[in-house]
Amino acid sequence: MAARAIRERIPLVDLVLEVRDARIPLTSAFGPLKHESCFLDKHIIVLNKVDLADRLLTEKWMKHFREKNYICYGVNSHNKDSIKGLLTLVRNRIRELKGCEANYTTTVLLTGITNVGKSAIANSMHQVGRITATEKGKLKHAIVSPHPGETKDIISYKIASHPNIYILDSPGVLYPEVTDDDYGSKLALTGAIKDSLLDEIKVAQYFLLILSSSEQYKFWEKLTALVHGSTLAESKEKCLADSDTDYRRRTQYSSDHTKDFIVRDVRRTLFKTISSFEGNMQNETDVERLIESQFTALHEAFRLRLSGEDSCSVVASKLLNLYRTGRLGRYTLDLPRNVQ
Ligand SMILES: Nc1nc2c(ncn2[C@@H]2O[C@H](COP(=O)(O)OP(=O)(O)OP(=O)(O)O)[C@@H](O)[C@H]2O)c(=O)[nH]1
Repeated sequence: MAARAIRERIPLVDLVLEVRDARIPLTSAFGPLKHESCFLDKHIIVLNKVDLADRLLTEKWMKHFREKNYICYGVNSHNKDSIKGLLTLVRNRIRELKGCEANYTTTVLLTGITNVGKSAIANSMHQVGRITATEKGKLKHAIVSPHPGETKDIISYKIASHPNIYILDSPGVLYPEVTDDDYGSKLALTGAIKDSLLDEIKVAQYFLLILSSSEQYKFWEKLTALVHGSTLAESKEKCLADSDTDYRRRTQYSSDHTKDFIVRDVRRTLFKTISSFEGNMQNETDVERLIESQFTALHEAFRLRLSGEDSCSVVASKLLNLYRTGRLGRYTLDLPRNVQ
């Protein structure tokens, strides 16, 4: 139903903002727009959650889309300046497309797969873009949630006055179109599929595989040095700085209560297990052994008293939560072709 309603809206609106997750710019493509070249003019690809993706790879992806004649913009919907930039782009594009007609009311459709941050963008644009004093206090709020599928209807929000621009937030729809072997794992890890439909242990194992093959864990070496080498004063100072960053991040995610010292222990544990690994990362059995040892060590880092399968599920769920809230580094899971 929602899919049909969205498809029918596309020809009627002035602009379409296709929101994708910057960590998976290909995997999160929105099915109905993939082969729609006739809407190219009014189609803007918005790579959201750039704060969770690798900076350099995001730039490469933007270049890739621009070379294909798409207008592409990277955004962090929690950042006001980033949203202001998106608003300016939308206004300018409307002016380019409509000329003097741009003085009339314009509609912009926000569309995309589940959990890419459409409602968060709608809220931020609505807040940043509302202008007149009389409109203050009349703010609407789209439901933003870490769980996919929360938006159920197409709802409009005013994002500019004189002339009026309305943005239509729409329900996320997944159109399974397998792009590579890891298609499902990438959607699962980034939160586009409901956790209740998944084996969280497998998803966490996938994350550990990505982490172990990346450079990110090397940044956590200093955490080991903190314990062994530095003075107590230095350690305290460093911990306070880390806590501050973590605190700011955590306040964006009200559902997350993981303590800062646990996050530090998790990072330290991951650094230790990967850096002391002597097996071959290309050998499946060796990698399985590494991941198993990481699960055991994380059990302690998370201070769990459970044992057996239950404890593995809890480790998996806590680990995924830390990854998804950006506290275990920035990763781009889809690689542009020239990087593959
Ligand atoms: N780190 C980070 N998180 C974001 C950003 N934008 C959205 N989120 C988070 O992503 C989750 C999903 O956001 P929503 O706005 O509910 O996503 P949606 O696309 O409307 O989801 P559906 O209802 O499934 O269509 C929430 O936990 C948001 O706080 C961002 O730019 N950076």
